[in-house]
Amino acid sequence: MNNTAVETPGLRIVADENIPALERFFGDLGTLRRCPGRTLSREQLSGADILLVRSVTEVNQSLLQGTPVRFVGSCTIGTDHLDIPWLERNGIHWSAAPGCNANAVVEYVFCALAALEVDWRGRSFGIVGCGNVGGLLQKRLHALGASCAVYDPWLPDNPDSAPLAQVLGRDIVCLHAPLVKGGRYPSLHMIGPEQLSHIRDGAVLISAGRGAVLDSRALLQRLKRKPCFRTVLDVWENEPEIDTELLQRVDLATPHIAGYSDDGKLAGTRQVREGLSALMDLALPPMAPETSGNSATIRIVPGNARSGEADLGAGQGGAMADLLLQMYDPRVDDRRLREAASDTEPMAQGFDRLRREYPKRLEFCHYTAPAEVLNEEELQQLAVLGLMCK
Ligand SMILES: NC(=O)c1ccc[n+]([C@@H]2O[C@H](COP(=O)([O-])OP(=O)(O)OC[C@H]3O[C@@H](n4cnc5c(N)ncnc54)[C@H](O)[C@@H]3O)[C@@H](O)[C@H]2O)c1
Ligand SMILES: O=C(O)[C@H](O)[C@H](O)COP(=O)(O)O
Repeated sequence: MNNTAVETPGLRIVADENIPALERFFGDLGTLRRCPGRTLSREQLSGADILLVRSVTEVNQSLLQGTPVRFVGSCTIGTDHLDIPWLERNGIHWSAAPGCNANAVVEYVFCALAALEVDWRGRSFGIVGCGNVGGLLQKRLHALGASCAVYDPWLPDNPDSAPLAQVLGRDIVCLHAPLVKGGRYPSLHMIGPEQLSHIRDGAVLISAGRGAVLDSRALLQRLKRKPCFRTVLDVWENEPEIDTELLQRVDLATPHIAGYSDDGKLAGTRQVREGLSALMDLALPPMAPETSGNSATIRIVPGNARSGEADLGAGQGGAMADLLLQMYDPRVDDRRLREAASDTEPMAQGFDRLRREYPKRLEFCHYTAPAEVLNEEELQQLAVLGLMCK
C-alpha cells in the first residue's frame, strides 16, 4: 500500500455558505470559510485566494480590489453578478457552471404547466433565449411533437428562429434569456409594455431566466388592466425584495428555485472545481458525477399527486400531470412564498430563507412509474421528459 501523503494546494477559500457539498468538492484544497453570500464583504476576503459564490453576490471592483483573491468561481449558470471585464483586466481567473441546472429548469416548466392544469399537447411554444436551458426545452418540445418558435439574436440559424413579436404570440411563452445590460442585444427590460401586448389571450407566460429581463412594472400594469393571460414567475426584479403586489397578481410564484434540483446544484459545485483545476493548473482528480444516467429508484404511481399537500386540490391534468406533480409540485413553493409575503418577516428575508432552506428535489431521472397503467402516448412523452416507466 502506498502511504505517500498527497500535498494539498493550501488554498484559502471563502465560499457562500449556500453552496452544497463544499467540503466534498473543495475540502482537499486548503482551508474553507463559509459566509452568507448576500452580505459578503471585502474584509472577509482579506486573506482569501479563492472566492466561491452563487448568484446573490455581486463580484466587482468594490468587493475584490486590494484582496489577494486570484480565482472566482460561481456555481451557477448565470454570470450577470460577475463583473467579468474587471476580473479579466485584473488577471483574476473566473469560472461558472454553464448548463449545470438547465435540466431542472426545463422540468420546472413542465411542472408549472401541470400545476396550472395546462395541457401542452397541441399548444405552440415560444422560447426567448435558446442556450442550455432554452435549447434543452426546444429539444424536448420537438421530441414531444410540439411547435416551437425561438427568439435568440445570437442564433439566427436556429431552425425555429422567428421575430420576437411572433415568439411572444405563441400559446406558451418561456423566457430563458440571461440578463445582459450592454452590447448588441441587451436583455434588460427587453419584455416591456409593447412586447407584453403581443402575449395573446389565454396564453401562459413563464419567466425563469433573470427577473429584470421582464419589466415588472409593465407586467403589473398589464395584469391590473387586462389579466387575460396567466403568468408564472420564478425570477423577479430586485430579488430578494420582490414586488408583493405583483406576487398577488401572478398565477404561480416561486422564489428563484427553478434550477434548484439537488442534481443541478451539485453539478454547479463540481463544474467550478473543474474550472479551478484547469485555470489554476492544479490537475485535481475529477470527482464522480452526481447521477449515473437513468438511476431511477423512486417508484411513483398515477393518482398519488399532492399526498401530504391535500389542500392543493386534485387537479385535472390526467396521469402525466399527476406524475409530474409527484416529482415536483411548484404550487408548494408558490404557497410558501405567499405565506412568507403575508408573514411579519420582511419580504427579502423570507425570500432568502425559502431559498436557503429549500428541500431536497430530485430530477425526473430518479423516478420510475409502472408502465402497465399508462398508455402508449403517455409512456413515450414521459420517456422524453426523462421518466423511465417499467
Ligand atoms: N430560474 C433559475 O433558477 C435559473 C436557472 C438557470 C439559469 N437561469 C438563468 O437563465 C439564463 C439562461 O440560461 P442558459 O443556461 O440557457 O444560458 P446560456 O448562456 O446557455 O444561454 C443563453 C442564451 O440566451 C441568448 N441571449 C443572449 N442575449 C439575448 C437576448 N437579448 N435575447 C434573447 N436571447 C439572448 C444567448 O445567445 C444564449 O443562446 C441564465 O443566464 C440564468 O440567468 C435561471
Ligand atoms: O444561474 C443559475 O444557475 C440559477 O439562477 C441559480 O439557480 C441561482 O441560484 P443561486 O445562485 O441564487 O442560489
